[in-house]
Amino acid sequence: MEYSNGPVCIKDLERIASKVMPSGAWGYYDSGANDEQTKLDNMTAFDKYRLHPRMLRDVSNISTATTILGQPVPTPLGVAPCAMHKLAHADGELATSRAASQHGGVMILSTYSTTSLEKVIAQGNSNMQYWMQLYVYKERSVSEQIVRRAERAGFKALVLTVDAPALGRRLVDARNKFNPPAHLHLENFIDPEIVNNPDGYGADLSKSASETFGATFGANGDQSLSWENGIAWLKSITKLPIIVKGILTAEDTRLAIKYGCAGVIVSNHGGRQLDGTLASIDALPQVVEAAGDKIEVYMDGGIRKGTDIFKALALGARAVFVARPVLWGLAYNGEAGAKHALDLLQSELELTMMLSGTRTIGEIDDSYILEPESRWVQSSVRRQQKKVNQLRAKL
Ligand SMILES: Cc1cc2nc3c(=O)[nH]c(=O)nc-3n(C[C@H](O)[C@H](O)[C@H](O)COP(=O)(O)O)c2cc1C
Ligand SMILES: CCCCC(=O)C(=O)O
Repeated sequence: MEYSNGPVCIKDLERIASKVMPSGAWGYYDSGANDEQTKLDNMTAFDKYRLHPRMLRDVSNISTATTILGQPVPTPLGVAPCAMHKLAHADGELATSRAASQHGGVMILSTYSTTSLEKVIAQGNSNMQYWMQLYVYKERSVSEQIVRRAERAGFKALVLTVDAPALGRRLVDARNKFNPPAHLHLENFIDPEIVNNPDGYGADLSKSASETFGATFGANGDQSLSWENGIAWLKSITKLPIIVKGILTAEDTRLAIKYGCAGVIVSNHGGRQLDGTLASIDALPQVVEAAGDKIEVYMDGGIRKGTDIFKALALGARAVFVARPVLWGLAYNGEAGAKHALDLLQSELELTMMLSGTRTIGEIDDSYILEPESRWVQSSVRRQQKKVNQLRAKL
């Protein structure tokens, strides 16, 4: 467990990124949909869950090793798929991939990456699993070719994002009239052999036909997607495990099992899609319960500290993913900055394990957490609220 020099927590990285990034790009990374209730909830919801640590255990050896999809990985902390890392730093996804490789674990690559999937996975090593994130397009052959390329390149799973039949309404982007800079390319679409109209998918963003990036996204996506015509179709064209990203209910978890998915990611897309959903950490328990031991459950959304990771694991997540913290790290200092973000979270997880008397990931269960209903937590939340009110009254 080591803390390197530099910003001392993810919040520091956020502050730095907000200062060094151009306002349009910063707005795009930061924004949630509408009132940003869900974006904010994703973070604050963790506070309701209090830890229930055990003492006097031998914590001289802490291991975060675990397995994901049956493969050993050194950590349950992974990188969530995010579009356009080159908005943060010229080295983009190559830098993120190199940073993640020094950690090991899972990196999910967005279809909307500004570096081709082949180049990104080439930075990996045996400690890494790469998963390819997909959207399904009206022109199914485009999605199918991305699947084929991901298979050939060695991606271990497909992550189908199901919470974005259209892009959420992000007011900051609307006010900024945000469009990515014209010199960026969505490189996964550059190969004209696989796409009839690559620029219509953002291969060359300077030639993007639509007025805004969001409109391009909406125009290509298959809004008629369903479990039957989406998951069953994907299963018919590939043997890679399929993970659905964007699940928030027990009902959809049962359908994911029924349709043969290997896992679900509990996620509300960082609060960027439907505003007003449950925070990811609050939706997690019902999904874990419905999943039983039939499929793996992962989560993303609002993780900013090692204790957040610990709480998600205690509530039954097999792994967690972070998006904005890695982007902020990239904006701060490219590969070293992205690594710094992951280092901070990894070190904080190890410290949390040590201070709570857990030595392995397998030991972390719900006996280490007090649920919000617990009277101990409620009284403590009430006391805090009283303090906040007193402070407010003095202002
Ligand atoms: C700038 C940005 C771009 C994103 N792009 C994608 C994407 O291309 N595909 C996807 O499935 N999710 C995308 N997401 C959602 C993330 O994968 C993830 O669900 C969410 O941001 C996690 O919350 P966090 O940012 O609080 O860690 C994006 C998120 C951000 C912030
Ligand atoms: C427009 C590309 C979609 C990226 C995305 O999923 C997001 O911005 O949240």
